Amino acid sequence: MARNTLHPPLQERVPQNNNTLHRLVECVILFLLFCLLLCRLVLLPHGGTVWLVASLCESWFTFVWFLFMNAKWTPAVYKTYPDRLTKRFDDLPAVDMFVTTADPKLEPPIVTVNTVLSMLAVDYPAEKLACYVSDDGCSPITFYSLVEASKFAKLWVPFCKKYNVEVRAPFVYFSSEPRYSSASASDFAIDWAKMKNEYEELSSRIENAEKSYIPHHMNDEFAEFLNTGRKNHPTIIKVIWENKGDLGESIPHLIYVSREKRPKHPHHFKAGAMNVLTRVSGVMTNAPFMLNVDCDMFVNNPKVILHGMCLLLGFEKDVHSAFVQTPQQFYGALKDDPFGNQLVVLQKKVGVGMTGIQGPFYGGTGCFHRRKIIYSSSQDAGEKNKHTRNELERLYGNSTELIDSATQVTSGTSKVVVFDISSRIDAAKNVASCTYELNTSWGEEIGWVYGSMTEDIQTGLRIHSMGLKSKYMVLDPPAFLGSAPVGGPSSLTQYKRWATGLLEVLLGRQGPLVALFKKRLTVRQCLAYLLINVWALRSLFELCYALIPAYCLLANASFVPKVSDRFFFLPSSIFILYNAYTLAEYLECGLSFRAWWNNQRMLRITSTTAWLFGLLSVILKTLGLSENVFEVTRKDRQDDAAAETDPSRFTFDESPMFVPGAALVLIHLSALAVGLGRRTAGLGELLGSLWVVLSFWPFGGFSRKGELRDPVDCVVESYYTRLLVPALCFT
Ligand SMILES: O=c1ccn([C@@H]2O[C@H](COP(=O)(O)OP(=O)(O)O[C@H]3O[C@H](CO)[C@@H](O)[C@H](O)[C@H]3O)[C@@H](O)[C@H]2O)c(=O)[nH]1
Ligand SMILES: [Mn+2]
Repeated sequence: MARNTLHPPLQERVPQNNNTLHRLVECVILFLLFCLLLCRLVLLPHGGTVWLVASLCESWFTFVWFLFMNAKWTPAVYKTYPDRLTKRFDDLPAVDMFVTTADPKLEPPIVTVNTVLSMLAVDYPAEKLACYVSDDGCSPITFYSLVEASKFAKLWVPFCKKYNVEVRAPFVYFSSEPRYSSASASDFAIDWAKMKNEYEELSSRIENAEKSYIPHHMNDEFAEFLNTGRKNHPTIIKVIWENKGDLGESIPHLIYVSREKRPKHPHHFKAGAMNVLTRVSGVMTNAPFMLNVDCDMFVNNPKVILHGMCLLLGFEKDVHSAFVQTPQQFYGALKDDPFGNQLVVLQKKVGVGMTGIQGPFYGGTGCFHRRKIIYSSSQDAGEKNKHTRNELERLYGNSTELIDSATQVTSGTSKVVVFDISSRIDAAKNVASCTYELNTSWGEEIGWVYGSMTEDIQTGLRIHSMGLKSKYMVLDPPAFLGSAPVGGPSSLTQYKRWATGLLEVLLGRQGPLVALFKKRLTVRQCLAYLLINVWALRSLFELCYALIPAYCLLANASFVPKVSDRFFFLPSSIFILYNAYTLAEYLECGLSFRAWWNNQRMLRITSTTAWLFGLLSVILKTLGLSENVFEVTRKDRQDDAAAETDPSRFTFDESPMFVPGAALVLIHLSALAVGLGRRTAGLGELLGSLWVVLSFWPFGGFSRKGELRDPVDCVVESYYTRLLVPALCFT
């Protein structure tokens, strides 16, 4: 890789000038919050307990607001120039691509297959790529599907490259009619129809396999899957396709990995799978870069690796881009984000904002890592590695093949030894065994970090703690697209897992606060981590504050100044400004009023339900009363989701998670009845209570399911049609 410095840069930082107004409004809100707290303090002797509780909650909200301001204060955006890559390097570096799947029921093999196909077909020299699929489900169906997919790939990859197909996940591509380009139109029509037919056959073979019909010729291949339990089986590694470089059309290597699992050995969920993938690929292809995606995150922009390389190779030093993260974006996303899990504004504001500090969080998927950095720990950051064999074994384990490949990577020798990967299967099986990590640094100082349900945040933090930076890569069209959970229960389950994991990170020995003092995490980056690491703790304040207006109405007390009071303007102006500002942010990101409201509402709902249960599960785990398990999100096939009557409706199950929300609605409805019957009830308390009822309305629908309409719909409609329109006509 000869670097030619005479050429123009591969990336460029785009100045962000339109930031002053944002900062100003944010400061005004912060100032008003401080004034409110001061006013609380002065009036505390007259206010009583409610007043005190309200002040505590508001102090916390002020703190969270400050954390947001910090994260968004210095946004940074980078532009990438992939066309300049080839001018600058005569040879592009190799990339190992990882796909993780865990459950063939919740994650149908056809979903994984589409992701794999989209990766095999990216615009990048195929002989530089290898795709490793980790199957924690140890499913012969998944394996069979990949075998079939690799046959299809031999037609699909050349087809994509010949016609420069935009989205190379076949289920997306074939979901719309072909777009003809003038020249070879008739050739294309024939090829297209043929390819569509092939894909349909592939899908039906996979469907049949799911119905437990598997062709006989596979029997030998399946022998290893016999008598295996999902949590009790030896390592299975199969080279499905090896690119020997002698074919006209070349397709990247495809390797199936199901790591050993035994009931007595913790497997550390996805983090464990990622470490196995790292080691297996280390002894097989040992590419300097690794790209990882979840099984549902297909490549949506075929140039993604080229763009990634611009940020990975385009800086003076590696420390500027230890990893490159793309935002998580979703396909078939429900209109206006009814479950508040598309996180568009959060990712845009905080992701771009953090790029101006040390860099975005590692999000677990759609991310490029440097193998060298995954292999290094904060202890040897800076110093050149001169480890003895014993030290190397303590770090990486006792596989000679792995130690050799790791030293090659960490010492930065650019000479990459290319193996005949089939000859490395035994070495790979050794490093994938469940005892391999015993007495090594994997999961602690090296690789993906264990001990949290959000291994992604924990691992990114480990890297930032070494004083390294990460970069955010926002592409148009989006780099990858995945599926967002649909329905009340699964969305809340996902938020619960995140809240649990993030609190585990906060309290753990490798948490952001420890890293601030003992390692090289910067103050502002630490505060940015706190923003999400305190999710579970936010639940207490959110729940308390949501109860206060009801308590006041029932007990004839007050928690905000009366309308006649000169301090009334403080809470009211904060309320108005905050909502106007967040709404403006949504509109600025191209989202609707409705999306803003849905997200505001879901923030109230998740924080008092999912985050609260996240807090409880951390407490239970700390007391040793229960273990946390990674509850995998269901990745529905598109048609299934569409078959439901209205996928955007909030649905319920018997989970206790729904209790706080439903209780809040009932309490507030009673409180409002009492309050309205009493002439002395304060406006602040009444409006506060009404706001809670509006926010938690989906929980009000539980008794008359299907009939109730969202009151906000009614308000919006009637407001526009009955008031605004005539008013406009009149003037
Ligand atoms: O024991 C396990 C459990 C999960 N997974 C895989 O982990 C990925 C993420 O699981 P999913 O259920 O889709 O969780 P999400 O909440 O959608 O995932 C987000 O949050 C996770 C952390 O909570 C990150 O690991 C993910 O990358 C990030 O996309 C999927 O590919 C799974 O197959 C495993 O490989 N082994
Ligand atoms: Mn997911």
